[in-house]
Amino acid sequence: MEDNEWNHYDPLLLTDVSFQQQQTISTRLSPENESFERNSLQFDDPIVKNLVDGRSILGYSMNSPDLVICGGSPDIAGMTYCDSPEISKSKNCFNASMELSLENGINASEVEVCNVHKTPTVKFSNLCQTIEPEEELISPEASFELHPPPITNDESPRDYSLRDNEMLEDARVSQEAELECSEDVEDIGVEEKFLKLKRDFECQRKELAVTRRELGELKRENQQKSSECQEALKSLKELQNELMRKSMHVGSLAFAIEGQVKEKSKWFISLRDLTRKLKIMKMEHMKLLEEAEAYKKYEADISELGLIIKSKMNEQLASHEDLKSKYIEGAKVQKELYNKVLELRGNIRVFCRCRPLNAEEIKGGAAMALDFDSAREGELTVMSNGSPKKTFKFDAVFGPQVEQADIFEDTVPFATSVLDGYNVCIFAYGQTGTGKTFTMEGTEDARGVNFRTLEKMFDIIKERQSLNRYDISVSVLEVYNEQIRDLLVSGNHPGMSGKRLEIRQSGEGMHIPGLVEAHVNNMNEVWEVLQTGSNARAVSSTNANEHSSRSHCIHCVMVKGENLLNGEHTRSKLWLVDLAGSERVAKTEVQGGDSKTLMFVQISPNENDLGETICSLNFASRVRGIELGPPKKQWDTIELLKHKQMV
Ligand SMILES: Nc1ncnc2c1ncn2[C@@H]1O[C@H](COP(=O)(O)OP(=O)(O)OP(=O)(O)O)[C@@H](O)[C@H]1O
Repeated sequence: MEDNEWNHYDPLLLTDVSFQQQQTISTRLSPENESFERNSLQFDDPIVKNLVDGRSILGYSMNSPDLVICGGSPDIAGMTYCDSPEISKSKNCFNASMELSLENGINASEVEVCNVHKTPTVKFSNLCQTIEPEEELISPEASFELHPPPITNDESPRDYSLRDNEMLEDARVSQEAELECSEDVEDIGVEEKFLKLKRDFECQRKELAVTRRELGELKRENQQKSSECQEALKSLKELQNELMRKSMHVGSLAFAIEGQVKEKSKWFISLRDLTRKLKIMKMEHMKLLEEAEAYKKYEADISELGLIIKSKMNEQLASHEDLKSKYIEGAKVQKELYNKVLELRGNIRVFCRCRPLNAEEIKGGAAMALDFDSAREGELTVMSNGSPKKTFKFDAVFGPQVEQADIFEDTVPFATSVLDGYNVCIFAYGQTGTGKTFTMEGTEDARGVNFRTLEKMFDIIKERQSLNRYDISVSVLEVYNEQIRDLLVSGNHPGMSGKRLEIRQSGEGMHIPGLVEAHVNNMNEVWEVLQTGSNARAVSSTNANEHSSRSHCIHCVMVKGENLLNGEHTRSKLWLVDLAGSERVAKTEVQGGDSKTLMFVQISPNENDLGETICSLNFASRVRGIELGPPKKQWDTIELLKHKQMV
């Protein structure tokens, strides 16, 4: 232990009892010790006196929870740190440092004040210093005992001393008396000697009596002092125990203080970090305040700008509403004008189309019986024997070389009319094999009117999607032997018993209850429906050509429209009809209605078919001359009723 470490001992907690002093006390008091000095227990001995005065040093190490008994400190008069057991050890002294374990401590049972058979003992455990010159280690269980002088019930240690002195004195007196007697025998007579001896005896007996009285007094005094010493020793032990308890308490407090100090240092570090963070936050706060000040300056400008924007927005909204109403009105006028144009052109329009000569006809040397020189003006001349026989005028005349796409250009306005809410009927009429199916259905490489009309309708729907919403569904049916067959219902073959479909005329126009309506959203779905109908028509007969020439194929496209601007609802239908061969159709049965109608009159260029061609052209001319009433827009009466109720 270094000198400076001794400074860690609180002087107030130290009690001066060096180990050397303890050892000395033990050595002097132990009755087993051969060098026991029977009368050496003197309470005025400086060592014992220190112990009795409570000056023994009980220290508490800052790096150990145990109590330490150590040498004196400079704070106590007459003591120095040189008395420290550690320092003493370095000087090969018999000093030692002892620690009193807090666990073992000293209890009342271990410190007793007894008679000669019971030795008052203070046990010191965890000894950590040597006490022998040979530097043998003392085990932690070693104990050091404070032995009081052996006493009996009737004698104190002082009594022993007095008695021994008295006996020695008696021997010395008797020896001297013997010497004197031997001399007197020589010089004086026997009688005189006897008298002298008698006087001496008497004298000595008196002295002996006096001495015995004094001895008795001394014994009593000795007993009294001895009991006082015992009391003092007992008090001393109690004080020592109290001191031990206090020291241990102080030790635990020191422990607690040490913990608090550690805790405090942790809190101090945390506080330092928090202070640093607070500083940063304060700086950020200042920065934000500056920014807030800057924003405040802009606030007035922003609010002023907001007012300007708001007024502009109101103006724009008013302008938008005005434009919207104007647009609705304009669209309405446009539709009416468009419809007017169609009306001026005629609600029944007739296009004449002539197929080319087929390979067989060319091979057979068939001659052309038609002249298409004036086709651009819608005129067709029938030739007979090389000279013009009759000229027919139609809305359009298409020669054998005209492509499908060119045909459809003039058909587009009808698709627009359907989406505007008008019923439209496009049908092909003509002799068998003149191209009715080709014109209406077409092929995969050369799509016909059906596909192109629907394709055009979906294009227009896409263009109008921001203003209008449409719902399209398609039905495909066949009229064969005056029976209606739904071509979208599988297994519905002609002649088979099934649900009988009938055409009914209602306020909304022609209507077939129970007909399948396939909802379509795009042209892929349209094509699937068209193919389904076409295939059903083909597989239902053993002779496809004969069957097609005897049956009517009808596609009905149902359109539900909603104007998103004004909430207007419309319902309209597009009829796409591929009629049976004209030679099978009773001419008088053809009826037009209130819809816009486009008729394709299909003819053959073959001179051999001239008779049937002229019949078809005559019929078409009559159809063209029919005046239909003005087409009515097909309002959705149910939706109209709803709106009326809402209003
Ligand atoms: N404009 C045309 N260009 C090329 N080929 C044509 C044209 N018109 C018709 N054809 C061909 O003539 C043949 C007969 O046509 P299609 O079957 O369309 O006649 P149709 O009038 O429908 O007969 P049906 O009354 O028996 O049903 C087909 O092979 C078709 O490809």
